[in-house]
Amino acid sequence: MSLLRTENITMKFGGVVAVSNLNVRLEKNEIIGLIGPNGAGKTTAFNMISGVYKPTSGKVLFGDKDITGMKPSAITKLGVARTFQNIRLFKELSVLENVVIANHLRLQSNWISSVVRTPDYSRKEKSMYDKSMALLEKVGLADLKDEKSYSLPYGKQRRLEIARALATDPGILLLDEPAAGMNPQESDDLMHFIARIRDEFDLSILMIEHHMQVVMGICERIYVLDYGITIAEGNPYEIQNNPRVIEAYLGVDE
Ligand SMILES: Nc1ncnc2c1ncn2[C@@H]1O[C@H](COP(=O)(O)OP(=O)(O)OP(=O)(O)O)[C@@H](O)[C@H]1O
Repeated sequence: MSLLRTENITMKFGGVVAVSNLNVRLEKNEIIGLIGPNGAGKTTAFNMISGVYKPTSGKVLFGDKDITGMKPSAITKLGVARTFQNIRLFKELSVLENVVIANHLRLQSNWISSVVRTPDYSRKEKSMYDKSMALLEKVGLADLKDEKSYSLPYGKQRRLEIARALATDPGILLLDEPAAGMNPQESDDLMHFIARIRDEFDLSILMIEHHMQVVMGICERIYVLDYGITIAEGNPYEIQNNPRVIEAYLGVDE
């Protein structure tokens, strides 16, 4: 059984069919790419998988569980975390605080214990800080823990965003254009980083990405969307040599 699977998910906005009958599957420890020209429907697909949108039709399955239309927070709790195309950090907070806040999802407590700060709450909070620090060590941001997140270079902000997603203990990571705005060196570093966290955190990853060097470098399988339609699926070699893909996407200057 696939870890995550969509069955003919379709999203219509009025007369616009943003995604039509998309069938994506993600197996354990795979890194899968979702590519296509601007407006092809990639982010809409992510929004349906992560619960931001309820598909007009079709199903999203997490193992054998139907998660179609569940709330984003419930889907995150099941172990599906995502990042966004536009970086969404708490700019004025430190690097460590950004990760601690993401960790709160896993802090089981009621509001009274957090206001009164019961010993149990304080212990959980301390362990959350420790866990966040350990996470920062693993992603190579520990020495920047007290820096305000906005002061980080762009590549490190992206890495922090991924660390925030990892703080929710996901099994599946959805990355929306992680290499956006990066220079070739930063994208190369990111590629190695993604492959490393897949192994270290036992993740399965679905990523939207425009940088072909990144997609072809780390994705085992790739789906190509064009105007909401899946025009190809295959390994990097098959995708690079598919005439429909070349016409729809690779031939277009980004
Ligand atoms: N909330 C919405 N309301 C109406 N139309 C939408 C909405 N969200 C997306 N669309 C439309 O759906 C289509 C797919 O958009 P989407 O953002 O999913 O594409 P994308 O492949 O992620 O593009 P990009 O690479 O530019 O991010 C576009 O025509 C877009 O205008």
